Amino acid sequence: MSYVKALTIAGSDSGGGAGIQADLKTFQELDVYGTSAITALTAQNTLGVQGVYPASPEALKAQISSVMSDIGADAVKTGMLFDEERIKIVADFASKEDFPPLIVDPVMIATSGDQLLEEKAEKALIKKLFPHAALITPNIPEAEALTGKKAGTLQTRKEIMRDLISFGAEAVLLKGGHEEGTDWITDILYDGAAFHYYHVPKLDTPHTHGTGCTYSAAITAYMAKGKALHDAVYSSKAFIHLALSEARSAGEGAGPVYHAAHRGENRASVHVEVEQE
Ligand SMILES: Nc1ncnc2c1ncn2[C@@H]1O[C@H](COP(=O)(O)OP(=O)(O)OP(=O)(O)O)[C@@H](O)[C@H]1O
Ligand SMILES: Cc1ncc(COP(=O)(O)O)c(N)n1
Repeated sequence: MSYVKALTIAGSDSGGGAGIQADLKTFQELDVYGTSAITALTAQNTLGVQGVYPASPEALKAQISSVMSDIGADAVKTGMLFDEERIKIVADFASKEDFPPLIVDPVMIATSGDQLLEEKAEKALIKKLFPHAALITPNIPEAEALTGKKAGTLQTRKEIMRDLISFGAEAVLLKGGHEEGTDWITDILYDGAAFHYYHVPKLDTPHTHGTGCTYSAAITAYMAKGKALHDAVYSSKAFIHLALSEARSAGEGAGPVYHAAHRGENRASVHVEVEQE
């Protein structure tokens, strides 16, 4: 018998709430064997990012080679990629025919406001990596930066998602966590054929560190286990909502989500609607 396996290619968060650490915790919680390739070390805590120390291109290549040539992966995710050179390295691996399904979380700016991807690398993300992705998972500011459009209304959100798909990814999940002035939060999944809406009540918590990383890691884990994209997103939405609803403080700033929340009795309820294109 062998493990179900997932690889994360991302930055390390010394504070343990986001990046590689959030991804590996999530994989473990969902009973998936996690491996990692570190793109950059960050000196980070709940208050912000105090330093970024990129891994050398050789070190990044070697980590991915070591994992893929022996252990392999049933699904792969990317998080903080830092710059164009590192994006190209990942894209070279992802372009191989037998590369597993790839989930790209286009991490650009941390909750704390710190820059995790050089601005000039956004084009490389679009051109080199998106064409290999089974799913990309931008939040609203990232989707706006990538398309140059404002996501003010539902119509403009749909337009943005169509634009993002046209860059070559099979599907896009637009996360609504940054929505202001609403009691409900809606994430929208678009696969070129239909829009799937996932509605949840907005949680009033300052402890949102690592939500995006944990969510995309959960999707990766469920896809590694063989779930279809829509099921993987639905299960992951329930996982992140519960983890966020039980998030606690760990330091002076935005605390991390509680990855183990699903072990308890509580369950999240997610309301789903589907609209054909
Ligand atoms: N206050 C909230 N209440 C309910 N769900 C939330 C809240 N904030 C974020 N989420 C959910 O958390 C997930 C991550 O969304 P978000 O838009 O915050 O992504 P992100 O900005 O990439 O995350 P991060 O904060 O890690 O950078 C989404 O499913 C989103 O709907
Ligand atoms: C290494 C790393 N990767 C990703 C994030 C984004 O997570 P968040 O927006 O929750 O800070 C982060 N802060 N650090």
